[in-house]
Amino acid sequence: MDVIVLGEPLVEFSADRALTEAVSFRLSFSGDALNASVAAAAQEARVALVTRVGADEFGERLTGFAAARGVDTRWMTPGEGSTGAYALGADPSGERAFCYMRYGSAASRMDRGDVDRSPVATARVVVLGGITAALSASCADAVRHAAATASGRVVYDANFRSRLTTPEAGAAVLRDVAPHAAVVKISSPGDGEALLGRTDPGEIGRACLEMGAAAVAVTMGAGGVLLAEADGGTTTIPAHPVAEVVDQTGAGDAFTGVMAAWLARGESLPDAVRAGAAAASVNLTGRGGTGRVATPDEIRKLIG
Ligand SMILES: O=C(O)C(=O)C[C@H](O)[C@H](O)CO
Repeated sequence: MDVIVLGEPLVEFSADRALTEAVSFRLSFSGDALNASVAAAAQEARVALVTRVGADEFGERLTGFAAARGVDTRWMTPGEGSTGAYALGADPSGERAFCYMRYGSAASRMDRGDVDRSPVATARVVVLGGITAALSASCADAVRHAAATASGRVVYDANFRSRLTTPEAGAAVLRDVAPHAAVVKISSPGDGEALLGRTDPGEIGRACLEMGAAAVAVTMGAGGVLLAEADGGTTTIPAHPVAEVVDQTGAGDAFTGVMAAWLARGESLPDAVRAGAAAASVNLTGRGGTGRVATPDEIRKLIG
């Protein structure tokens, strides 16, 4: 397996109005782990999503969607609890808003056994994230266990979500996983401010390197990505201008998935980051987490 992603796929109900007013929703499929898996599979990587879904219709639909997008679903296990879902709405300011329906979900019941039953020990790259660790104590343990099992091959997406966890708990997972990470992806100012109390991208990068990460990709939205490597220098990789941003949901996950796919096939880290940044810019032109997924050709054209 090239890439294993551990985390929770979500049924997505999106509206183009505020969630306090919306009456009709479009059904789709998202969640950070599914978004990253689908983005990586579109790059022709062999990708598996390790998760649990409910033994219900939405669990079947999520599994079918992942399979149709080329994701290996052998470790998407139906289990107790319902399939996770979330509603995505637009605030009057144009900002997106999330409302989660995932507490006690099937995926939140994952534990280190799910890691041991899957090819985490042998996959080229293992994608883990702060959202997965925030789902429950057993998920946090599974993330730490997966990081130790795949030490040196981990892509860790910090992805702080205040509705799921506290800055202290998120920072504790980051500290434990960073020494195992080939690269930590962390946003500035969002994740950096919440987890490290820092907004300066250079300081955020240095703080993660001091924790033991081999490299850090600090994503800065339209400002591009600051890539800091423990045994190298610091480079800024520009973002690709997007004429009209439809929705930013899943752009960071597309970045993570494509970066992981490129690393798994032996590309250099700066090239993998360039490809990830290109995938994120394509994702911004579609609604929801998986509304617009970059093809290999699109990425090649964007990065020249
Ligand atoms: O916020 C989450 O936990 C989600 O997975 C929902 C979205 O798909 C995700 O945030 C997009 O990055």
